[in-house]
Amino acid sequence: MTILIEQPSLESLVEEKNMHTKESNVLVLDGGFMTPEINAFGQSFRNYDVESERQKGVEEFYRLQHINQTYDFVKRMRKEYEKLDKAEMSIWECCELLNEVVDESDPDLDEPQIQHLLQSAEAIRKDYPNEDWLHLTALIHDLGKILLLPSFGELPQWAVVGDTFPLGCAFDESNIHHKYFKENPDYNRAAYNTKNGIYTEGCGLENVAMSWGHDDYMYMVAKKNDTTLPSAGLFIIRYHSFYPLHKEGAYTHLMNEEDVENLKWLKVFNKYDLYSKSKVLIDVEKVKPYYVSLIEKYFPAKLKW
Ligand SMILES: O[C@H]1[C@H](O)[C@@H](O)[C@H](O)[C@@H](O)[C@H]1O
Ligand SMILES: [Fe+2]
Ligand SMILES: [Fe+2]
Repeated sequence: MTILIEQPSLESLVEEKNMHTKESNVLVLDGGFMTPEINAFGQSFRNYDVESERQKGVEEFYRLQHINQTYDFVKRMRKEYEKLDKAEMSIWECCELLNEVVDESDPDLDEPQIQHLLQSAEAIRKDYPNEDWLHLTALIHDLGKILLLPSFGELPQWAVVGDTFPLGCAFDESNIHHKYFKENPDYNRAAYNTKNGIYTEGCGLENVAMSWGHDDYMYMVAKKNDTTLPSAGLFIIRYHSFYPLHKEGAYTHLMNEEDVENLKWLKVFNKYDLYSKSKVLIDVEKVKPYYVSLIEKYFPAKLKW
């Protein structure tokens, strides 16, 4: 599938920047979505360097994540969760479960996760009214965070949330808090610490072992339960936390042609994922019928998790 997306020119971006007004503190980008400049805590988005209590927790999160995510760990997790033997439930039931989940890696959000799902889905729905698969993708992209709950293994935060990165090759400098990788056992393994490591140029991301977490798990669940979502939707779910790639342009040498196509949609999606995080809450009951109809279109009634 070839997807053509209009990329805004540099001029138009500069022009849009000028549309910023002090009073509203928002920028207008794309089909009308207002991109705020500051998050609910009064900071710029994804600012990992500010001095605050919350930020200390986030940094400690990344210390643990960078030390503990190894190639062997990822392989073990994939094997365990491939079994899909933890539960049977519908997508909507899972959305409701997410209400109990707190993400310690996120400097921009402290609302219940179901709000984040609906905020991003509603925002993208406004700008892309005809791409219903994209609305549903947004709704489900973070469902994998149920890995934090007791019935799904109660994994530690570092094995569920946060940005993701490949294992089996060198850790790129653009990973946030990169310094903590020095204590990762893979850091000094000769086979893993070159640019390509165990991979070959252009091998395709599907052949790369990503750090284990909610992205890869939800991808696995969707795929193995025979979703009819297009490949771009599955790609978004699987790589939305891969900021080193979609924001910093690192690791692009591992992509194949299909990845390059799909990355265009991931970049569209990312804006809504990141900047829709706000204190303005969505009325769950009001939007539920629409999303339930999408779930019926793209998923079986019950899924194995
Ligand atoms: O803290 C956030 C959060 O965990 C998101 O769900 C994930 O997708 C991001 O990449 C991460 O940085
Ligand atoms: Fe996520
Ligand atoms: Fe998200």
